[in-house]
Amino acid sequence: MYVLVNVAMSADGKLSTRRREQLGISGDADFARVDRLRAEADAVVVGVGTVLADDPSLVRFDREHRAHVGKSGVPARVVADSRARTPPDAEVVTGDAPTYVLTSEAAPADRRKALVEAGAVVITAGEERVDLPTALDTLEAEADVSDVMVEGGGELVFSLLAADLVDDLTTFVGPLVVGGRDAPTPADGEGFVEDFARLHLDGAEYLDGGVVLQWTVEGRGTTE
Ligand SMILES: NC(=O)C1=CN([C@@H]2O[C@H](COP(=O)(O)OP(=O)(O)OC[C@H]3O[C@@H](n4cnc5c(N)ncnc54)[C@H](O)[C@@H]3O)[C@@H](O)[C@H]2O)C=CC1
Ligand SMILES: Nc1nc(O)c(N)c(N[C@@H]2O[C@H](COP(=O)(O)O)[C@@H](O)[C@H]2O)n1
Repeated sequence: MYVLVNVAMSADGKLSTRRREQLGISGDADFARVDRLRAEADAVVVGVGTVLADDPSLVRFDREHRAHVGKSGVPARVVADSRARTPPDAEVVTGDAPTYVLTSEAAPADRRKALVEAGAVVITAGEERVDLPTALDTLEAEADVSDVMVEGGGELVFSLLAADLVDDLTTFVGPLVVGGRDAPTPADGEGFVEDFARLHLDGAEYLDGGVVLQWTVEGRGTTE
């Protein structure tokens, strides 16, 4: 499974406000770039924290670019949601694109059932939390999803980095300061104290008054 993470953050490294309200950090050119990334992916992935905060539909993508890269159909939507908290009427469940909800054994059966009735495919992996390596393997084997673009949020991205599952990371750094010690950042979770995820900078580009940084994730290690 190829995993690309793309996030937009403020100049001080925040994904949204301390109230976890969605924030327009990208401008038109960066959203167009995101639409091209979505077009190249088999699926767009978010955590349920993002679903509950933003209620995204994840259906927009650059159709012309998708044809250009030789992909057919539409990108699927995937939600990492250990306890099946995704509301069955969430935008990410409705609409024409397929939706996969990755849950754990801890997800109540009635909530899983409600999601299936709403049209989602539920994949269960892990006991208390979604076991991401297993869930992604199942997605690849059962849904033919082998190339995903993860849009956040910080809890999910940290877990993916901790499990060494991320191949590439793209960050748009926008021209604003959000502040707040509790505002989400691109990698929240518990944080590393050693074996940090190591990156290699492949490119940088001015866009929308900010900058896009393209990183390859080299993996976790304790180089000085
Ligand atoms: N600026 C940007 O590019 C983006 C900003 N955001 C912002 O991020 C915030 C939401 O981010 P978070 O609260 O961090 O939530 P999140 O979107 O990372 O979801 C976290 C949830 O995912 C579920 N999950 C299942 N398995 C997991 C695992 N193995 N590891 C981690 N999580 C797992 C858990 O239920 C957990 O509570 C919102 O404020 C949203 O607006 C979200 C996406 C992009
Ligand atoms: N790339 C980017 N720039 C921003 O400024 C953002 N706030 C986000 N947020 C992400 O985009 C999702 C919205 O998806 P839809 O447009 O509803 O399909 C949102 O949920 C975040 O994942 N991204």
